[in-house]
Amino acid sequence: MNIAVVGSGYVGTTIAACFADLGHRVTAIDIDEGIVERLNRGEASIHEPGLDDLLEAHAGDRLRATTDYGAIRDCEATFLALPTPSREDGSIDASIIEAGARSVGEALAGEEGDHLVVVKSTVVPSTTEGTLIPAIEAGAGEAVGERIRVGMNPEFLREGSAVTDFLEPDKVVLGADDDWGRERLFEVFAPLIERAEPAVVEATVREAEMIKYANNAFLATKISLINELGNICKEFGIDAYRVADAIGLDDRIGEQFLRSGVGWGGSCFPKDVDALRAAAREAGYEPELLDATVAVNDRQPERMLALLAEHADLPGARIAVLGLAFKPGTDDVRNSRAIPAIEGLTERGAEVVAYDPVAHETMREHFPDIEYAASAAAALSGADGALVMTDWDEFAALDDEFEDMATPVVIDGRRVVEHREGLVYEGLTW
Ligand SMILES: NC(=O)c1ccc[n+]([C@@H]2O[C@H](COP(=O)([O-])OP(=O)(O)OC[C@H]3O[C@@H](n4cnc5c(N)ncnc54)[C@H](O)[C@@H]3O)[C@@H](O)[C@H]2O)c1
Ligand SMILES: O=c1ccn([C@@H]2O[C@H](COP(=O)(O)OP(=O)(O)O[C@H]3O[C@H](CO)[C@@H](O)[C@H](O)[C@H]3O)[C@@H](O)[C@H]2O)c(=O)[nH]1
Repeated sequence: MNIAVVGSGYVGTTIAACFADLGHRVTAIDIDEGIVERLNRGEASIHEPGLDDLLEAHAGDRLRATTDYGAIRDCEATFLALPTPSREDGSIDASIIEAGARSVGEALAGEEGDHLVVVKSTVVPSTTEGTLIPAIEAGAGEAVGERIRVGMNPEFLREGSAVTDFLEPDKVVLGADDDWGRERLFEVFAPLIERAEPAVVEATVREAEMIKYANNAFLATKISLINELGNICKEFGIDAYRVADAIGLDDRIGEQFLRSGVGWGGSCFPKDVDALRAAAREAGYEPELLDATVAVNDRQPERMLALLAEHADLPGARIAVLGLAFKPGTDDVRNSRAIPAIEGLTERGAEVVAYDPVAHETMREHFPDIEYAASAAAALSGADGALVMTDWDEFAALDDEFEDMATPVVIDGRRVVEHREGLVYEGLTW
């Protein structure tokens, strides 16, 4: 099939490259000329394992990029993979995807062939119906439902494993409100369904929108729950990881996403939980459990600082912050738990020396004035204490480096450092 993908960020680039790999002819559309030029040279603007190989294989052949929405006219389906950020109050800001939907409509105006527009972005229930369909209609000058149809296909990929998550998914959710739309979505996903045999969920558009939020809200709440249980374990001198291993054996609970510690960050969980809470409130429902999910998450960095303060006099102390990315394998620091931790340290008058294998440049935008060390060893050298914020493998290999600390105190927010002789070691939940 000929498919257009609008937006060439994390999701758009990944799905465009993967659709090409599945045998479709793909046109990637972005307003950023630099991104488009790089894609046409076979280079990604994001770092994801496996993506470069796919681009090298397909760019200039089955995958082309352009800034021209007119390319949609040669396609049978268009995926909208545009940002849906949070407003100040946490609610979803749909203005970018609304503008994109209108541009798609304009590109299809006056055409004769039929076309499926698929919402790939994460949007709160009823956004497709209430905002995006009217935007397409305004652009196209005709009603959706005859020649132009709309579907919703939420994305569950994770940063750092985006390509394999997309090509080997647990499930594919195909949201459509009519048979024609559903059939065309099946056509797009047929090669993937054949190759990876995921569960296929047929849903309405609204259900599909909600499934994405339910998925993320459930996972974020699962982590907050294990963090709350972990905080209680700590009070009783119990190792929360041993408890998590035991409860994870119950199939109804499952072993994944039970790593307790300093909590969840990133570009999705915080934004999506906030958007769902705001949408629920607007609809007249008080989402108390989701409020608590966020409150527990917000408290964890503070708990680390309180533990550190039990062992170090923070004003004037030199504190190493190991790990800045919101999780290992990425330089993304959006909503990283390291941000409130660094803020808390500087508020208390501590001097921060930070280290991350890849995220210095991205964190410099938040904290231009703190010191960035060239290695974990350099950060630890002379430090009065250390906070471990990201579970990078290289932190597990640290050993003699702790001996160069002025005071060997480590507060581990990710259970990555091994407790050893001579080290004052505190795990957040163990
Ligand atoms: N990042 C993830 O891991 C992930 C996973 C699942 C779902 N999502 C959802 O997918 C959506 C996209 O997220 P993302 O992380 O890929 O965003 P992103 O910010 O990485 O990329 C968005 C791209 O859209 C382009 N763009 C902006 N306005 C445009 C316009 N009018 N026309 C064409 N291009 C335009 C930007 O230049 C950018 O390249 C969001 O709703 C997000 O919540 C993200
Ligand atoms: O047991 C765990 C698992 C994760 N985390 C933290 O949770 C956050 C999110 O991690 P992860 O889910 O691996 O990363 P994302 O790339 O943000 O992916 C999430 O958000 C995406 C965007 O919506 C979804 O598509 C994915 O399915 C969903 O996992 C990170 O800060 C992790 O450190 C924990 O604290 N404990």
